[in-house]
Amino acid sequence: MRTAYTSDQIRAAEAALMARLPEGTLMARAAAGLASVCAGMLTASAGKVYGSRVTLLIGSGDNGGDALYAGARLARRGARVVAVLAGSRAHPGGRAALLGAGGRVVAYEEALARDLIIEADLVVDGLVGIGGAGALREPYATLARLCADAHRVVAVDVPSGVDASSGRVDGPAVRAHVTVTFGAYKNGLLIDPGASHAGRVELVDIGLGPYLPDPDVVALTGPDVADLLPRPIEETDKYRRGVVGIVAGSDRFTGAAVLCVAGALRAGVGMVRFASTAEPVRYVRTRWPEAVTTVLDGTEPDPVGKIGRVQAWVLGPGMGTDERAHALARAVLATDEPVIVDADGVTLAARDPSLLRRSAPTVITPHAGELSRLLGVPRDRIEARKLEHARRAAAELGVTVLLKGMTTLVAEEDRPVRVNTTGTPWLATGGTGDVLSGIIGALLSAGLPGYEAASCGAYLHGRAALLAVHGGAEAGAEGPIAALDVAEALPEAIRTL
Ligand SMILES: NC(=O)C1=CN([C@@H]2O[C@H](COP(=O)(O)OP(=O)(O)OC[C@H]3O[C@@H](n4cnc5c(N)ncnc54)[C@H](OP(=O)(O)O)[C@@H]3O)[C@@H](O)[C@H]2O)[C@@H](O)CC1
Ligand SMILES: Nc1ncnc2c1ncn2[C@@H]1O[C@H](COP(=O)(O)OP(=O)(O)O)[C@@H](O)[C@H]1O
Ligand SMILES: [K+]
Repeated sequence: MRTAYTSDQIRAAEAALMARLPEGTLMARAAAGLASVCAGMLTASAGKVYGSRVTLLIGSGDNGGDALYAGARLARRGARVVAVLAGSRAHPGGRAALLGAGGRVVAYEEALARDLIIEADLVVDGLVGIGGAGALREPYATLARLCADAHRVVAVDVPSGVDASSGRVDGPAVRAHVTVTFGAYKNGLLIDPGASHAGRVELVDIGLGPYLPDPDVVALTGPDVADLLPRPIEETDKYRRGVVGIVAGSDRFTGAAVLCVAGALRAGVGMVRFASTAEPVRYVRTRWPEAVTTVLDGTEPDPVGKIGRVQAWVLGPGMGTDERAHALARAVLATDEPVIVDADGVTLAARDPSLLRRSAPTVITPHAGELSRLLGVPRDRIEARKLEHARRAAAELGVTVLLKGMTTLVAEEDRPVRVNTTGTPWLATGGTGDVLSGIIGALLSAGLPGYEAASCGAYLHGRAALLAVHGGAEAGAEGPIAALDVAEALPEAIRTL
C-alpha cells in the first residue's frame, strides 16, 4: 500500500522528527537524496555530471534551500550550476554552500532565466514545496511556464504550482520529468492534475516514518489487490462464488448491457443474472450464453423476485431514466443486497435522492458530470477539486463513491481516500465505464465490502486496459482499445497481479 499525506500532516511529522535532531539534518538528508537523483539523470542524459549545466530555480523558502544544497553537491562534482533567485530572499546557508562549491547565483530577469532554462541539461524546480499556497505569483508563474522548454526538469518535493495536499493546480505549474519527494508521498503527487505534473516520483527517506499519522490518501499496489481478491476454493460452487444481478440496458442502449455483463463474467463471477427489456436481453443472450436472463416488460409487480436470488446488484448502465427505469431502480435499491449504482442509475438518484437512503452497502460510480448533478456543484469545480468532492459526496450520501476520470478516487466516510494508480488515457472511450461497473458488481457478489470492491475493481480495470493497450508489443508501444478489449484482458490482469 502506498500512503500519502497532506502538507499539514507532513509538517507535523517533520517538526516531531526535527526536535530530536541537530538543526539542518533533515535538509541535508533531503539535499543528498535530491543530488543523487540529479546526478543519475545527468549521467543518463549527458554521460557525466562533470561539465554538465544545471539551472536551479530558487524560491524564498526551504524548498529553495534543498535545491541550493543539492546544487552545491553537484557543483563539487564539476557541474556548472547557476541559481536563479526568484524570491525576496534565498535560504542563506544554501546560498553560501552553492557559492562555496563554485556555483553561481543570479537575480531573476526574464530573458536571462529563459536562456539558462533552455541551455541547461537539467533544471531543478526549487520554487515552492509544501509551503506553496494558491496560484503561483510572479515571477514564479513565468518560470513555471518557461520550464516547458527545458530539456529535463526535476521538481523538489512537489512541482511548483501543484497543491501538495489535493493535487489542485490553479494557473501555471511546473511539469517535471521526475519529482524527488522527501519523507513521504504528498496527496498531490497521486491525484490529478498534480499527479500528471510530477512525472516519475522518487521518494527519499529522511527518517519520517515513525512520526507519520494515519494516511489521508492511499493507493493499492498489485500485491494488495492480489491479497484482497477472492479466489475460488476447491469445495466452492457458482452460488458460493457469488451471483450478481445486472439491471442494465434498454431498447435504445443495448451495448451497455453487453459490456457490463462482460466485465462481470471476465472478472470471475459465479453467475450473472441479467434483466432488462427484450432487446438488450436478446443481445446479451447472443453474446454471453453464460448469463441467465429475464425479460422485464415494466408491468411486473415484483421484478426483483422474477430475476431470482443474487448476492449483489449492478444498477444503471444504459437503463434509461424514464418512469419504468425509476420504478425498477426503486425495487432494486429496496433489497438488502449491496448495489453498485452507475450511469443512468446515478442520474435517477440525483433526481430522487430517497433512492440512496438504504441500510445495505451502496457504491456509486459517477464521473464528474454525474457527481455534479448529485451534489449540485458545477462540473469544472468538481474536476478541479476531486478529493474534496468525492469525500463530501461519501459523507453526505452515506455511500461509497468511486469518482471516475483521469484519476479515479474511492471515498468512504472515515476511511482514507483510495486513489487508483493503474489506467491509461486510452480508457477515455465509450463503454469502458459499463465494464467497470460489471467488475465491481462481480467483486461485491463475491463478498468484498464496497470500499474494497470499488478500489480493487478500478485497479483491475486500469490494469486490463494497460495490457490491452500494449497488446504484447515492445515496451512503450501503445494502440487504441475498445471497451470490450478491456473486459477481455481482465483474466490476464488477474493472472499477472
Ligand atoms: N520542514 C522540514 O523539516 C523539511 C522541509 N523540507 C523542504 O522544505 C519545503 C517547505 O519549505 P517552506 O515551509 O519554507 O515552504 P516552501 O515550500 O519553500 O514555500 C514557502 C515560500 O514560498 C512562497 N510562496 C508560497 N506560495 C506562493 C505562491 N503561490 N507564489 C509564490 N510564492 C509563494 C512564500 O513566500 P512569501 O509569501 O513568504 O513571500 C514562502 O516563503 C518542503 O517542501 C521541502 O522541500 C526538506 O528540506 C525536508 C525537511
Ligand atoms: N483521461 C483519462 N485517463 C484515464 N482514464 C480515464 C480518462 N478518461 C476516462 N477514463 C476512464 O474511463 C472510464 C470511462 O467511464 P465512463 O465515463 O462511465 O464512460 P462510459 O459511460 O462511456 O462507459 C472510467 O473508468 C474513467 O476513469
Ligand atoms: K518545487
